[in-house]
Amino acid sequence: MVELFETVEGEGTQAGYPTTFVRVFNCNLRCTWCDTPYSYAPAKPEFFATIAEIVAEVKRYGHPRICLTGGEPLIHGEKSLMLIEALAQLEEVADIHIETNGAIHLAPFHAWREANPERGQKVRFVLDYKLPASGEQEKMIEENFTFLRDTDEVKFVIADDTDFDMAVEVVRQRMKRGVPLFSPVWESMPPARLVERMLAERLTQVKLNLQLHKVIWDPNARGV
Ligand SMILES: Nc1nc2[nH]cc(C(=O)O)c2c(=O)[nH]1
Ligand code: SF4
Ligand SMILES: [Mg+2]
Repeated sequence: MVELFETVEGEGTQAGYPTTFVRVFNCNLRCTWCDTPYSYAPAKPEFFATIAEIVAEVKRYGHPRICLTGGEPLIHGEKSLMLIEALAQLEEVADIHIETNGAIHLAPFHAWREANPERGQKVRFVLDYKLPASGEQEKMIEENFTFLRDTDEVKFVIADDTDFDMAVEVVRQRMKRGVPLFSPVWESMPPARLVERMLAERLTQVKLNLQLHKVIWDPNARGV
C-alpha cells in the first residue's frame, strides 16, 4: 500500500465529491509524465495492510465513493479482485472507480462484474488510454474497450498535438462505450490550447478533465 486517505475526487465524472482514496503499490508502466513515481519500484510500499484492514479504514471514513488507484491497482490480479469484492460488499459504498492504465487485461474483472450484478454495478473502470508521448502506447490492450459500460470512463492524458490527434481517432474509431475525458499535461499542453482543439473538432461528447487537486493543493503534495 502507498496511501489511504480522504479528499475530494479531483478528476472525472465524480470530480468534487468527497471520496476515499486507496492507493495500491506498484505499476507495470513507466509513463514519461507520471505524477506518482513514489507508487512503484524502486520506491518501496509505505505500509502493508490486509484487505480487512483496508475495509475497516474505508468504513471509518464512511464515504459512498471510493477511488482505487496506484500505481496500477489491478496489477495484483486475484488479490486486486478480492479487494474490489470486499469493498463492493459494504452497504455504505455506492461507487468504486478504478484508475487502471490500459495495460492490464480487464477480462477477469469484467467477468466478475457480469457475474455479480448487484455488487458489480458499483464498480466502474476509469481506463487511462496511453498516448504516444507517454512512451507506453504500444502496451495498450485494445480488447479492453469491449469490456466497458456506458458508466465507465476513458481518460486521455494529452501532452501535445500528436497525442490529441490520436485521442480523437480512438474516441471516433475504437471506443464503443464510456465517457471520454481529455486531460492536459500541464507543462506541455496549455488547457486553453486543448479546449480550442476540442471545440474545433466538434467533440461534443468529450469532457475536459482538469485535476482539481493540483489547483487546490501544491501539485506535488501527497495524500490529497
Ligand atoms: N484528489 C485527487 N483526485 C484524484 N483522482 C485520481 C487521482 C489519482 O492519483 O489517481 C487523484 C488524486 O491523487 N487526488
Ligand atoms: S500507469 Fe499511472 S502510475 Fe503507472 S507510470 Fe503511468 S501514470 Fe504512473
Ligand atoms: Mg493516477
